[in-house]
Amino acid sequence: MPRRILLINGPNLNLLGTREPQIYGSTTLQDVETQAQKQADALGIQLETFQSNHEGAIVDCIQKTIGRGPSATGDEAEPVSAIIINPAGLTHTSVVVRDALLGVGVPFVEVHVSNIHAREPWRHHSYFSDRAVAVICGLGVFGYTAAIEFVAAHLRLKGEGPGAKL
Ligand SMILES: O=C1C[C@@](O)(C(=O)O)C[C@@H](O)[C@@H]1O
Repeated sequence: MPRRILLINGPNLNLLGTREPQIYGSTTLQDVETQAQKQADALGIQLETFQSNHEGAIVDCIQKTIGRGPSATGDEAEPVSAIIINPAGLTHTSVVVRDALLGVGVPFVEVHVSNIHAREPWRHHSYFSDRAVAVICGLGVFGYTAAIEFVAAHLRLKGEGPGAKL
């Protein structure tokens, strides 16, 4: 398996830094991604980042890891060992993003900047948590750092041979 991971951020996370800063803080998505790249470099792993406000675009991005999705021939797989995803509002609504993650069979870690369990009751349910390897919430943007560290440690532990898994 490649020492390559994918970091996906869902709708409105492009507004991190200015969006409800009392909940999400003042760090921008650009800052998060730059920091994540530095961290991945230091850990010797390749990191791809993706943000979209569109559910279908996120499904396409996930399917690309197995070379599927629109106009894919199957030769264009960009395999990753793990996906770190903050599905944002789609956490509470998206059967299709859940199905895409399960469909490609790539282990994933769910991250939320805020503590969704300390917020509105409808944020307490996630379509992802029961199938995630781990769920991180309420650590602010440090949650992304923790997720990358966790994933890298497990990649290291399990090696890179065939069948390597988180
Ligand atoms: O957009 C988001 C961000 C979020 O996923 C978080 O990172 O805390 C929490 C979600 O409930 C919300 O819709």
